[in-house]
Amino acid sequence: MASGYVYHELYGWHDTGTHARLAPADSRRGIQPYRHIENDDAKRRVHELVVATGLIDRLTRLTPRQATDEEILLVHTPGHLQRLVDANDTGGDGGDGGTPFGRGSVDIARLAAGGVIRAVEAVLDGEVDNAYALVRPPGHHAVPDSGMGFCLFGNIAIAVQAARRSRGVERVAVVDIDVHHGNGTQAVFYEDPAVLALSLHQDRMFPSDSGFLTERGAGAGFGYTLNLPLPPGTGNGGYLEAVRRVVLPALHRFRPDLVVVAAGFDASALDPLGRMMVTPKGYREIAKMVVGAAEELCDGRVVCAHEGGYDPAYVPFCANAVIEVLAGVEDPLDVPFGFDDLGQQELQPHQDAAIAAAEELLGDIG
Ligand SMILES: O=C(CCC1CCCC1)NO
Ligand SMILES: [Zn+2]
Repeated sequence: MASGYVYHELYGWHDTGTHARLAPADSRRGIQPYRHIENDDAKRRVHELVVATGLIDRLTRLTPRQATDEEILLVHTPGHLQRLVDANDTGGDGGDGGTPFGRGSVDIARLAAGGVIRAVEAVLDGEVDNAYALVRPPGHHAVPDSGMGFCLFGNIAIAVQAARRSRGVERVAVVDIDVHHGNGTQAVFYEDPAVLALSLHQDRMFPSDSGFLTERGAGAGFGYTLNLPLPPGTGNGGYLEAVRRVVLPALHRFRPDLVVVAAGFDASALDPLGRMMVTPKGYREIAKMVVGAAEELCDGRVVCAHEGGYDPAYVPFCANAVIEVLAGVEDPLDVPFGFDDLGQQELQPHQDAAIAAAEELLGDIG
């Protein structure tokens, strides 16, 4: 099993400064400046754990490149790209007032999108069987004409469109397990039956006005967007049931040539921006199920692109668990604090109902 791994030190240099949205510093109102929650800590520490445990030696290092203007314009409007390029020397905001970036961050955002492109192309070319792209800034909220939710470019959407053009890949399934709705990916492929956009997320967390069951795609793409909003407090039991009863059947019906996972870890039990309870063991089981389906359907071609996840102590163990599954590690790292015994980790009736509602929608995937 050859597993690709994308990481670059520059991902840690994307400067998000102090928080522009959750805690706008204002000494007159007693609001101290606080570091932007989407900072390098959690993601850099994922890499450091992968290196320190020796897992890195079982991975094939893939060097990212910057996404070109042409590749970015497969998803984004010229106006969005130009606005970011113009602000690259000064720093600015991605477009929603809550996505600050520093000098040179647009180059790093190109490297993030390019890192996912590199991972996808390596998998499609058979250079590796699967891959993990530990990129930053994240991408799944970025829409064609704007950055959003800490995302500057739609990393996964750009990589999918670039691969369809360069490698002729036909059917791609995107499975978004970030706790927030993958609205950007959904927007890009909403009318496209060749891309199945699945998103499991906390109901009305962010964006609070998207990610509903009723958002199912449009035109030829109807049925190929499938949202599963889950109630706050959903833990391993609810997530594993959602994957088993919705994600896996959807993949088997869709029969993708490639599976891309929007690997956000803010559904974890310790995340400051989510209210879920998934643990490293839960993420390991999710990864096993998705990788298992990919092995049955598309020779195991899976690419994980890192998205959100903010607790710097816990995210490394969550992401490491997924990377271990990709690499076929038989003796996984024993996590010192798992929270697997939290009350109501098992499936709850109201979570079961949410899953059942999404199950009803599988019939339109054909
Ligand atoms: O992790 C994220 C970022 C969510 C935040 C964006 C603004 C408030 C919540 N998206 O997946
Ligand atoms: Zn998120």
